[in-house]
Amino acid sequence: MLETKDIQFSYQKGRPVLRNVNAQIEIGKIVVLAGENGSGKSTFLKALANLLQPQSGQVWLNGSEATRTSLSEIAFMPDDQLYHPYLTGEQLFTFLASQFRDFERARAKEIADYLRVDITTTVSAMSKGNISRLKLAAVFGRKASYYLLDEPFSGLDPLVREEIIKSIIQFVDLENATILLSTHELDDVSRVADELMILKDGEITAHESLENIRSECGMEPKEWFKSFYKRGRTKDE
Ligand SMILES: Nc1ncnc2c1ncn2[C@@H]1O[C@H](COP(=O)(O)OP(=O)(O)OP(=O)(O)O)[C@@H](O)[C@H]1O
Repeated sequence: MLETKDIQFSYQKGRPVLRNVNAQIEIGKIVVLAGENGSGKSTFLKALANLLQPQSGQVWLNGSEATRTSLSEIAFMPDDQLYHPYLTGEQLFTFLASQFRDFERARAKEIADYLRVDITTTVSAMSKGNISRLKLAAVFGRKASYYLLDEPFSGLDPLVREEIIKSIIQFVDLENATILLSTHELDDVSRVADELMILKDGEITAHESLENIRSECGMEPKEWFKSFYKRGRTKDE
């Protein structure tokens, strides 16, 4: 289980982005993190991946406070383009193999091949969509317990999103791993996801299984997500 306990985080001179984030993410799930632009999804994922240090609160992994070593079980895919543009996909995989013990080049190559990315090309010569595919091959090249993906489908043609999600899942041992991904494309992921988590006003306002959203709330995930914003607006008025 990956947990956050009362996490608070502000960027320098900014107002708090994460005010009091309590989240519990179980192993063996596909969890979607949703929230309006600027609600703090990237910030939250970075806090989970130990890429930024909350001012207070902690990240817990498997029942104890996370350490640098335990956090190596987490593979993070950022939404921005962090790769050196003049590396080829193959060179990128070699670099990642030198950085992460759990990175398997053969696995990354297989995923890239499956996603039809030519890894002999430099990143600078790739289309946005191919860079997104390469990033997926890079993150799933690791054998991690938690994959945190920040807007993994940006740059991908809506027509191929669902196909890509489905093909990626085949490479993950979902008995022993979890995918937590942020997206605005709730329709694309709602057919494969298990749970939906909403980040609003610096807190996890709701976290529910898609099964319950559909059966107990009688709503489609997108509709359920929107209902939290309507409620907020009514309250503020
Ligand atoms: N490096 C930074 N320095 C200062 N403020 C930042 C920084 N990164 C993000 N912010 C601010 O923190 C808030 C949350 O940003 P964040 O990127 O986490 O939101 P998000 O939900 O991922 O947004 P989006 O859906 O637009 O990608 C925003 O107000 C943003 O302007």
